Amino acid sequence: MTLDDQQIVPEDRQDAPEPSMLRVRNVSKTFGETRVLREVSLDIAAGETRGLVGENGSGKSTLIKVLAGFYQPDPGAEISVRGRQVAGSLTPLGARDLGLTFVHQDLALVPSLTVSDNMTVNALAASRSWRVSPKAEARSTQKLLDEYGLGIDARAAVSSLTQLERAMVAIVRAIDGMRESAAHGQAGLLVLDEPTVFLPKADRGLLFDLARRHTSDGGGVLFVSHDLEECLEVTDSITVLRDGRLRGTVPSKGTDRADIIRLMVGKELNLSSRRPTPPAHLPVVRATGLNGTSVRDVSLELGPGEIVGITGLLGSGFDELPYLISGAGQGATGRLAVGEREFDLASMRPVDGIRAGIALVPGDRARQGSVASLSVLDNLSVQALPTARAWFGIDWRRLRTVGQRLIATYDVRPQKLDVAYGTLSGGNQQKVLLARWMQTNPGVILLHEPTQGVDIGAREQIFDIVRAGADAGAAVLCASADQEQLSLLCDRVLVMRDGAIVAELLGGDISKAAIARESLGSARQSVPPASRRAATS
Ligand SMILES: Nc1ncnc2c1ncn2[C@@H]1O[C@H](COP(=O)(O)OP(=O)(O)OP(=O)(O)O)[C@@H](O)[C@H]1O
Repeated sequence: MTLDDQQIVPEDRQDAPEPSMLRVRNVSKTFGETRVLREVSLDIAAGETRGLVGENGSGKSTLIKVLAGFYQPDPGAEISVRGRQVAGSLTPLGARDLGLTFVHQDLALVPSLTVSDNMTVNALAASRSWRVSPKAEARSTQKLLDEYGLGIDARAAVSSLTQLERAMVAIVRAIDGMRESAAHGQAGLLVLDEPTVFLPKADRGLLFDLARRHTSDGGGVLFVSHDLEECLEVTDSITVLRDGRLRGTVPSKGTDRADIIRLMVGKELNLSSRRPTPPAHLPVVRATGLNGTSVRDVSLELGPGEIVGITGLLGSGFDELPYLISGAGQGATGRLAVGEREFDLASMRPVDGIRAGIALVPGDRARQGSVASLSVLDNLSVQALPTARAWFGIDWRRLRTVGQRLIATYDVRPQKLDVAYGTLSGGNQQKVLLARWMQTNPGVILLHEPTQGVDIGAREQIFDIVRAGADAGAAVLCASADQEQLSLLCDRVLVMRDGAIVAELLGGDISKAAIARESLGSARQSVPPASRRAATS
């Protein structure tokens, strides 16, 4: 079914019942000379779960930061929560007092503190009392966790929890922060800013159960996501931003992914299908007896032109492999052959990997892949510096010319070399990282969650970049928990459990369902060290 234009409701013309949970009118935001939000107006009703989607850089995070009081909107904006209008400038504390609570991607938990300390830290900061009883706090936190049936120990350190448990703690903390107002029939708006992005899909349902309890208490939820299927599944309606403008709000029921994409991108988007499997050749990478923190005695081979996915549940070790093979794995052991070069992982350094033609694009791009405060040009040029030496020093003119070409080829938005890398949206940061590495024509490309937090159009562009690298002869290893991504991108998918490779899917056998089945499947024998595909070459 396609979306009838009449179903798209421009928010400022919407007849929202007054007072709505959240009422936003005419919110614009300008950074320097760039206007990134333009006259956004929207209403969210009590009891409603609203999705917020848009391409990378469309302004979602900026809107959320305005609501959180981190950014002041341009003059002329009006924001009210349950009929209470923000007087003057909204501040983070003011936002909380109004009933706006946020759970961001990083969850904002302190890993070294206990669950109970994390749960109460905000309340303590706001409290005027000087008396704190850790025991009493732990008891009430435990009661709360038990009420939600989470099975988490309030005295456990957050660092000992799984990613899912941490996300649940962050959401329960947010809901609990609004409890007092909820008791007076004034439950607030819970803003979920992609807190599910690091979680396997199977686990995410539990988080949405928590959010649903909040809406059934009369609260509202605003859910920011790039996962359109999930968004359609868990929301009542979806608001679409494009180029900082609100393009409309559609009911989730009766709308499909293609409708949303059309609103997001402004045109039809041809979604890719898998490319033909490349012919088998001698492997570029041969890893034997790899051991790391979770990985135990893993061996694998990667052929030239081959895109291999590696996946599994959290803790299975799949996400450690790119780092082990790049020489960046701590305490790693095993042997690695890259073309003619051989390495003992115990003594291999990342620089050895770079010299052997290995490119690692890490998952945590904020901390491992880049320097946020440096410019896009600086971040792009790190790998090219050795080749840009001239008799007078670094040839920055040449680097600028190359950089300009790269941001145009990789469609980095905005196409400006001098802006701080940290101000780019998530998907554009990822494109800069890929551009940086691809300019070195690597023989081996190691990727960890290459499209996390990336919109559907940019995802296609990143797939094309990776495919072009493979077509040029590189061996690609893509570690990801995103089963759809693996099924679209990979020629071969290896599935890990308990630190070992337990299954291999090839060509037409690769599907989301098959990957899920193998990831969850009961304990089975490891597949032989060298892959079937490489073994036949
Ligand atoms: N502090 C800032 N200074 C200058 N420009 C900024 C700043 N913050 C954001 N921008 C720009 O505003 C635009 C919107 O960015 P925003 O982060 O809101 O997009 P987004 O929709 O959240 O993207 P993503 O899905 O990638 O997270 C981008 O072009 C970004 O480069």
